[in-house]
Amino acid sequence: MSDFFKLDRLVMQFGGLTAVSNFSIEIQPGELVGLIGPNGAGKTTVFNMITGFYAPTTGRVIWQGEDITGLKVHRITAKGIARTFQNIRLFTDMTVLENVMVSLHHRLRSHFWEAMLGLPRYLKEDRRMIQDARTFLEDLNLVHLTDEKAGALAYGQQRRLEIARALATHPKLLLLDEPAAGMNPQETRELAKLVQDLRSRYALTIFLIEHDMKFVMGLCERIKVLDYGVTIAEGTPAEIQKNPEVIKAYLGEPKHA
Ligand SMILES: Nc1ncnc2c1ncn2[C@@H]1O[C@H](COP(=O)(O)OP(=O)(O)OP(=O)(O)O)[C@@H](O)[C@H]1O
Repeated sequence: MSDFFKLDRLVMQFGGLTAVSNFSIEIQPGELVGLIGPNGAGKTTVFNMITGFYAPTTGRVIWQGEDITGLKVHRITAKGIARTFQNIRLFTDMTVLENVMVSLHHRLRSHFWEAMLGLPRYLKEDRRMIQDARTFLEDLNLVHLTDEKAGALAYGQQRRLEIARALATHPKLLLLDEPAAGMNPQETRELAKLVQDLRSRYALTIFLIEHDMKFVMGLCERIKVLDYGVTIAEGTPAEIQKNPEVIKAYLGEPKHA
């Protein structure tokens, strides 16, 4: 059993509502795993528990052998877990480059006063950061938009900028929350290729939520299915597609009929 990344019986309750019930999974380095399920199934809540946005009611998040359950968001980011959001969260009035720079900034070693005084170490780090940020933008096919305001970008470009920002924190595990939402079929196909390329270029492990079944089935090696907070299936895309419980959940048949 590996302790690279393990969710052990996670439970999240909001008042009387159990949003996620006994969610467990192990993901190996380099794997690309999908999390699917109808609206409100608890998928984003799982991501929120991994990344410190919610402290689980019970259960554990194990990352590289360490119990990181309930740590603060910035500490989890610093340990190499990054995410994107279902509702895009960019600094819309800042440029594309500045958005990536903000993510890189936590790695900057020089002090605030060095920056204020424009001391050499700061200036050197600043130049290096701009170069690094441009590299991420090149990887996400956004470098031609470097000086545009993030808010002026097309939807698909904003989604890619979110991924660039996540990569700028130098993660080992990348969580993507509906990366293809709002994209047209052509953009979605390009995104699938991009995700594969990024996985190998940055040696990433990827866990993603997505409603676009073609995208998930074509990209993920393994898929987990949630319905009303409960895991109803886990398997390869081929297994999931013919699983009767999954078909029932997606066709919206009354659960207790
Ligand atoms: N902070 C919160 N307080 C109360 N209830 C919450 C909170 N966050 C999520 N929920 C509830 O938990 C359940 C699961 O929500 P979640 O957003 O995780 O589902 P999801 O599978 O990501 O859905 P979607 O596909 O629509 O994004 C929902 O009933 C939601 O209303």
